[in-house]
Amino acid sequence: MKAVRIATRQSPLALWQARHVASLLSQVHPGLECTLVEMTTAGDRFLSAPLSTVGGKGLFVKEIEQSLLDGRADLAVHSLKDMTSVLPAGLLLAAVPKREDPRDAFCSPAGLSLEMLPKGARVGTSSLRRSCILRSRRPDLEIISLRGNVQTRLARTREMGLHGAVLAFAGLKRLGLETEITEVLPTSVSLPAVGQGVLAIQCRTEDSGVRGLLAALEDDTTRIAVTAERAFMARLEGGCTVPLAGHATVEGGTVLLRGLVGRPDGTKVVEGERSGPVETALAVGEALAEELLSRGAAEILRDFGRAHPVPES
Ligand SMILES: NCc1[nH]cc(CCC(=O)O)c1CC(=O)O
Repeated sequence: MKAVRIATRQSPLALWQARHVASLLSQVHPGLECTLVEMTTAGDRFLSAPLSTVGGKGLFVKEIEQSLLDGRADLAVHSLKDMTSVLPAGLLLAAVPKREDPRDAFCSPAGLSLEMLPKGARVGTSSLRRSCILRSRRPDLEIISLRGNVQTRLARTREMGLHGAVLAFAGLKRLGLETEITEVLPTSVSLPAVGQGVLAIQCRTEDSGVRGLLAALEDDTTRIAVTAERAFMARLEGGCTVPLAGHATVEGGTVLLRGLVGRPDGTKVVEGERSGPVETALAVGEALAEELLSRGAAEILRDFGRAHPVPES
């Protein structure tokens, strides 16, 4: 193959990620020509529209996936965090490059850390997971809905005079906005979303030419971690309607997965961890999901599942 068309959203972060993959591909396949096919998704339109009942994960990926199925593009770059656990027939998660820092970051215009926040402080996020985790630790905090791309959210945080906002470290770093971070939140404080910090490169299952090119970008450790995380999410489906966190690390042939399901207001959180040989990553994810379901997550899903169709971020 001499050329590939890469489908991407048009947000600054999505464009950075698509260009990054283009640059990785040209490094490992000198002479390969990469062009971007820029698209607007329902998720992008939704960001500027009033909150409606449209919703869920997949909002940012559906049109892009369709462009692959239609043959308008050869591969697509997504944030894995934005992808549903089931991919459309005919498409494949062909490669996951090495993960960027998966942690959440607190950005406070006043330079405050989470600990320093005064009682009743106003913190921006539109993620159910982040709201739940923040409220479970600090029930006094007022969570302010914050939508839009990374730069918009930072600007709104200042304009609205919020004490701070929680965003993904990976997105801030890719955009050169680390200087906005006042505190990187340890995973023990804010357990990341499934797939956070990971780029997902997707192509048609039957396209062996593109699959061959993408194989060089695959990172085995990242694949093991996301296999466990996504198996956990798949069993609990509704990662977009119920606060859900899942984060796996790999060390010396063992994968360790930590997971959390909670009520949106943080009044209940069910958490746990499981580990096993890396070959059993899928089973580790499923087993942790079963355990959390039996310890109270089933009730949370029953009470809140699909009732609050807000995209996770
Ligand atoms: N939901 C939007 C989104 N999807 C992926 C990232 C960050 C990059 C990543 O996790 O790889 C973000 C921004 C954020 O949550 O602050």
